[in-house]
Amino acid sequence: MAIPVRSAAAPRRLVPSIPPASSGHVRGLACFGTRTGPRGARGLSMVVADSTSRRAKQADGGDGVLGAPVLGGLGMEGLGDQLSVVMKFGGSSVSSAARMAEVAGLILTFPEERPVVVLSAMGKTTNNLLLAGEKAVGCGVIHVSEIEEWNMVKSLHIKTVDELGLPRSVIQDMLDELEQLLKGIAMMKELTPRTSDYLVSFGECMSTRIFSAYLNKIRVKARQYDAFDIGFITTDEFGNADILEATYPAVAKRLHGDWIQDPAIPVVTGFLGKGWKSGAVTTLGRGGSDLTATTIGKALGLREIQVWKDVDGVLTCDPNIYPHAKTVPYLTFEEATELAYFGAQVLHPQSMRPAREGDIPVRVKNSYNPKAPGTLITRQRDMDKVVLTSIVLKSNVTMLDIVSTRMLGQYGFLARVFAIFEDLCISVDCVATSEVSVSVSLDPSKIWSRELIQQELDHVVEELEKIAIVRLLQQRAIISLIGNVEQSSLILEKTGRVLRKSGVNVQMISQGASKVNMSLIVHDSDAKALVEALHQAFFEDDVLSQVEAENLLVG
Ligand SMILES: Nc1ncnc2c1ncn2[C@@H]1O[C@H](COP(=O)(O)OP(=O)(O)O)[C@@H](O)[C@H]1O
Ligand SMILES: N[C@@H](CC(=O)OP(=O)(O)O)C(=O)O
Repeated sequence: MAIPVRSAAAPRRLVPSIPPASSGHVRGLACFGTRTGPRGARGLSMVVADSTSRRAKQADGGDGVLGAPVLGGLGMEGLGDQLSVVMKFGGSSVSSAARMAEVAGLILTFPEERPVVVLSAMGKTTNNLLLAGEKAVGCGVIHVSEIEEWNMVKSLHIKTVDELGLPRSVIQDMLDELEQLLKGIAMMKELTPRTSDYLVSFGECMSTRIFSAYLNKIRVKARQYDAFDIGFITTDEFGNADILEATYPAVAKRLHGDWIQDPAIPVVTGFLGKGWKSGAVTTLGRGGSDLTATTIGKALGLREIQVWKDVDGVLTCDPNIYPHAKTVPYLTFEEATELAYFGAQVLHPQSMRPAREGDIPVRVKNSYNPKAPGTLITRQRDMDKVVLTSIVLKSNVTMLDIVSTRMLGQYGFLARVFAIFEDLCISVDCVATSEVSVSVSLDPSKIWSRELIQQELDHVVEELEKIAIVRLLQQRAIISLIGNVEQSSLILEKTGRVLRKSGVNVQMISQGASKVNMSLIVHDSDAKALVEALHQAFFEDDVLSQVEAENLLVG
């Protein structure tokens, strides 16, 4: 059954209404937060076929464009115009044929825009590919075809092309290659980070091929690109690669050059890059398509970067934790970065960097509810009435209390402690220090959301015990309060009241160096209820009137 595209609504232009800017000065507190660099991927690489050039000429008959030249829809008028926005759609936005058709319809509601489209893998494809890979390691070659997650990936993609009325050839070669790869993993009984990245890359490679083919089918001229073929150059840190500077001119040259020569909507794989030393496919960390979008935005100097999700924007907390979360209409890049770093799944932690450097507004929108205004993220915003912006909860955190055995002075002690974390590539979230002790929380969001494994913990404790007495505290949670530190007294006072009322014992408090966040570490079992109580106090009671009352008093 072919799904008809929704009829295009009247054209709307997405003009950001940026509130007047004000400088947000911040004051320091006693404690501070920091992080070490991201943890390096480990393990030996399994050699697999070089993937970086293998896919370019499929799905569209060779030159990247399916079907006849466009006759209608986007691309009819003014094709010579410059590319204007990035529109990134996450996995939840393109989880089925119906959703792909909806998204195509949504793009058509902005006929005045010249978008670069960035797509994630369909639905839960990345997770399913990872699980399939893990199962392949232990199941034996002859059982690969029975792996449930692999069958889910295969049937979802076949069903999607069928329902969109596309030929199966759009993805058939990729599905064949994927099965071969899983068999290779089964044969080797090994899934290295490098192979794992290669494996998951098929998700984005397939979703973009399908979407681009569908746009062409409905006569909207589109061209598919694999990010690793158009200049996304990264570090070789598989699973968590970082974009290198060379990416910007390379991507700009390729996308802009093709657009000038033969305009067609670029449909680019999110999440993927090419390691500068290895030449292999890399991934940018979970949720990395947001970073692909902002990188393209900066590379091409576009007017706006839109990230389309399944929520009405960035919310005052994770709606899965507390359903009464509200949309935050405006954020600064700094606030958004902090929120993402402290675990709000809605944005990739690195994604604000290119947008901030290029000073390009980022708009977070809901593809299921396009009329909702969403969240606009810019360099500055009016902070006058802002107390708290958002509450972020990170569960299952491990904490270490490290007390010096006084073999070293304070300076040497801290240096040694952090050298041990660096040597073991352990990422630290929050830190609180006194002269002879330091408490740290360790980052639980490891590669592919794997928890910090016991063996690694034992190792770090063993090393630290050479210079200190160490107490390991598990099942802790970090509650980060992202807000206006101009209002830190009010935040502290209100938080204190909530804590007293709820009887929750806080084990550590840490203030971020950027001073837009404060983190509380509590026991996991207390965390959810505390988030709810804090949300009620900050977002459901009349906090603003308190700010105004206090300003009046001060005035
Ligand atoms: N503060 C928050 N605001 C909005 N969404 C949040 C927040 N914290 C966590 N989330 C979760 O993030 C999800 C959206 O992010 P993500 O799954 O990465 O979207 P996509 O895959 O569409 O890019 C939401 O469905 C929500 O469950
Ligand atoms: N597909 C990748 C990359 C990504 O950005 O996904 P999403 O936009 O659905 O969070 C992941 O699941 O991590």
